[in-house]
Amino acid sequence: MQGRCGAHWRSSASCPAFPYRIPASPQLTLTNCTLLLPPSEYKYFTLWTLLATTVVHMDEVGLQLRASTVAINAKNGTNETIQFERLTGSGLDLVNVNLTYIVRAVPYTGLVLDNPVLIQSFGAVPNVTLVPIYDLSDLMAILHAMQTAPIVQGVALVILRNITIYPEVWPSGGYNVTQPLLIVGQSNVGQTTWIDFRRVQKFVRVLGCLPDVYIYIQGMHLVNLPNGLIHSEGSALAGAPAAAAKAQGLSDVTLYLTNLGVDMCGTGLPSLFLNSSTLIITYTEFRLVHNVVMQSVGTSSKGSDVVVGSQFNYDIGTIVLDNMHFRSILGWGWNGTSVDLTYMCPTGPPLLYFNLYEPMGGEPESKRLRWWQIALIVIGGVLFLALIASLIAWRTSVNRLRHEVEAVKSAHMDKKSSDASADRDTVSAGGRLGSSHAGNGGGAGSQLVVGSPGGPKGSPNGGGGAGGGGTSDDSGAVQFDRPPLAVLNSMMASLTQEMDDQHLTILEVIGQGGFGVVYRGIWKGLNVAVKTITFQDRVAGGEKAQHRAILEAAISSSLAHPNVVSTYSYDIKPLTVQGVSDPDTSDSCQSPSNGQNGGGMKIIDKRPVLDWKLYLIQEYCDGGSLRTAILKRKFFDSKKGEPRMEMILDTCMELTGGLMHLHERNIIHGDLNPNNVLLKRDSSKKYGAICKIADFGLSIKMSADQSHISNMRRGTPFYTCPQILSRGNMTKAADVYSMGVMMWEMYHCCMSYRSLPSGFAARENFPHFPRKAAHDFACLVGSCLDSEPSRRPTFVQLRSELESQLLAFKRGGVRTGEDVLGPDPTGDATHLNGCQD
Ligand SMILES: Nc1ncnc2c1ncn2[C@@H]1O[C@H](COP(=O)(O)OP(=O)(O)OP(=O)(O)O)[C@@H](O)[C@H]1O
Repeated sequence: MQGRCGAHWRSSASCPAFPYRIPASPQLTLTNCTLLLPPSEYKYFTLWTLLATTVVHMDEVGLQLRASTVAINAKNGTNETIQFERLTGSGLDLVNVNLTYIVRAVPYTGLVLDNPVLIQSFGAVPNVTLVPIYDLSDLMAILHAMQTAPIVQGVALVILRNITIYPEVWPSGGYNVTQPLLIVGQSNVGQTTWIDFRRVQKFVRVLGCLPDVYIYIQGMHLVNLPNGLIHSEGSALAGAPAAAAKAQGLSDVTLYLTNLGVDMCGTGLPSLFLNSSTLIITYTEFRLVHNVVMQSVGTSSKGSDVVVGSQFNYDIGTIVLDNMHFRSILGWGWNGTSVDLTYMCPTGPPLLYFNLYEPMGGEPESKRLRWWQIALIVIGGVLFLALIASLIAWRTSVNRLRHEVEAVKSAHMDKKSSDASADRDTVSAGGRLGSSHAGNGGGAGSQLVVGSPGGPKGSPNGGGGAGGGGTSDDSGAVQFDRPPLAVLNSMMASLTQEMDDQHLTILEVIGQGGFGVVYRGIWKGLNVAVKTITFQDRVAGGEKAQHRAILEAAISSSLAHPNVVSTYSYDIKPLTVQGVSDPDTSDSCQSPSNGQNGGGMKIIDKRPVLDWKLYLIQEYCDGGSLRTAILKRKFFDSKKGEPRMEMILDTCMELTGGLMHLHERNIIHGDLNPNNVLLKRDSSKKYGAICKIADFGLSIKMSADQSHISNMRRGTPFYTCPQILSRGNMTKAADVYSMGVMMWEMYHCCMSYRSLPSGFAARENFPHFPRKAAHDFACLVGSCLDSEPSRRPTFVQLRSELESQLLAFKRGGVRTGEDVLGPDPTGDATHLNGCQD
């Protein structure tokens, strides 16, 4: 061991004397020193510190890990250095000491390997035998040894390196465990280590129950969990765990999470404890758990003592959509404290092995739901039938269909940013902007959306009201051909048929995009939007839609953030072919078999063309689009005669949050505009709604080292930055530009462009702000719109700037342009007139 104090190498005895308290009998006291150890000793310290500082929180006396010969108070540790505020050994007191094996600053080669006395003096931790595990062979060796000659007091396996279990070498029946087994990661002293189980059929088998036998896992990432990791012999879950668990009436969630579970034994106590660990599960599982949790705790990130299903109790800490943190979680046969669930592999672990697997090899979901439906029908009885009858009556009511048509019309017009009349900023006198769902008419208040939630678009209870609550904000819009009733009915019927998803009920058409229709429906009890994108092969231009469809499915389903529209599921299917046996091999047409085209097959130039359809099942946003909110002057306080700065800043913060999520994953949205920002009612939000970024049809994913993509001429005019228009270079800064345009529009309550007889043109006052505007906000928008992309802020910078502006606004410390530059000689009226058409 070598000592280094301050910047100088010294012998340990020459360190400054400990100034505060001299321990009773130290033979050696070191303070503010660095001990340079050979790597093997350092590893030993790491192991020892880990165990000594690990809080194994179990009530049973005797199961507590503790150190007997030393007292320790580790400040923190990295892989290279462990810092101790105090470390007392036999005859040794170390205060503010670092231990490291790395020689810094001064090259030093005189390390003597392994000091047996030192190791001995720190070696005693009672009640468990410590075993450092560096690789798979260590792990197999110790489990084998435990099986053949059990170590009475149990074993703590300290996983010092990431371990991958290869099923081909692992015993097919797993290892038998008949005494306590602790598996401890390195999280206390550095990066968390992980075990990649590679879905090995049986990891270990617990033969026994608490308090004699149990498994305790602490500070680990667990990846690719096996199906039935641990099953005690003869347990109900052994053998065919899925069937057995289901027979016990356990919920799906329980079932999935008990992939890592053991039986409850006769004691009713679980035998597997997880502490401060992360389960990296598949996206399918994560969404399922997430949905259940969200149903229980609503949109709030906190809940407590919620009971879901029969055996799944939890107390959730936070949900950030790609991660759920449970303060405590209790599954079938297992108990967790401070457990995270995520489908995102933290840095280091491998990707999920079979990302799309169906957990537990269970029966198809459709079967489970059928069971659920039957149960519901039996329980609901007459009530259920009455509900169905009224639903049918409701669905066929003329009134509702009339509004559906208007919904299509409104969505169509919303989409048509090139529609001249769309730019007339229909102003509601009350300053309370009705979304396309508005039902209360205009009025005072600072809500992003109004009207009763949940009602279908234009439904009788959410119908258009006066004064800004109308269903259309574009009074002079081009007339949309009103689809006859039969067309709407057949569209919905054919979608239901095409999707063949028993969990899905299509309720209505909510909009028409450039590539397909969007429907509202119910999927597994959730309100959803079903977005369809139709594309064709063998036809010019079909690739564009195909590319868009694939990108949209891949990107949107990989994202999970409160400010991004969630995609729950997607499917891609060839559409029903009319009159063609095999489009790949035959050009001949047969007579129609079912008399229904279903929108699938077309004959172009006497050649059959196969239609494909992508179905995205997404969360339903019932508050209209940001564009509608802007045009309905939601962001303007007509009483005060000024923009609602707090609402604008809040909305911008939400948007930047979602966009940060995209950019962190190297995804460029590519078509940010207020049509593609949807609002979802959320009573927990100050303004009654949350913003969600939608429509990833023009998004691109760059590789980690890519800064831009060339030759991309995309996006919506007026939201597309100059470098894309001129050079076709798509970078993250392009999204920032679009964000800047939206910020300008929120402030001005109008679009940044307008229609002239000669065509469309940017407004004269774009991108300027009136002098009365908040100076910092105007400057921030200006920086987003900078013609030089490298001078635009990143979304991280933008968010932090917005945060401080929001704080300043709340404190009343906002400077206007007048404060900084003096009054505007031309007057604000000129400026604001720029928004009056
Ligand atoms: N998740 C959703 N919840 C509620 N409404 C939605 C949802 N997704 C889309 N819509 C609505 O459906 C309509 C069509 O949307 P879509 O994204 O297909 O087309 P678009 O953005 O208008 O056009 P394009 O896709 O050609 O750019 C729009 O009015 C949109 O607001």
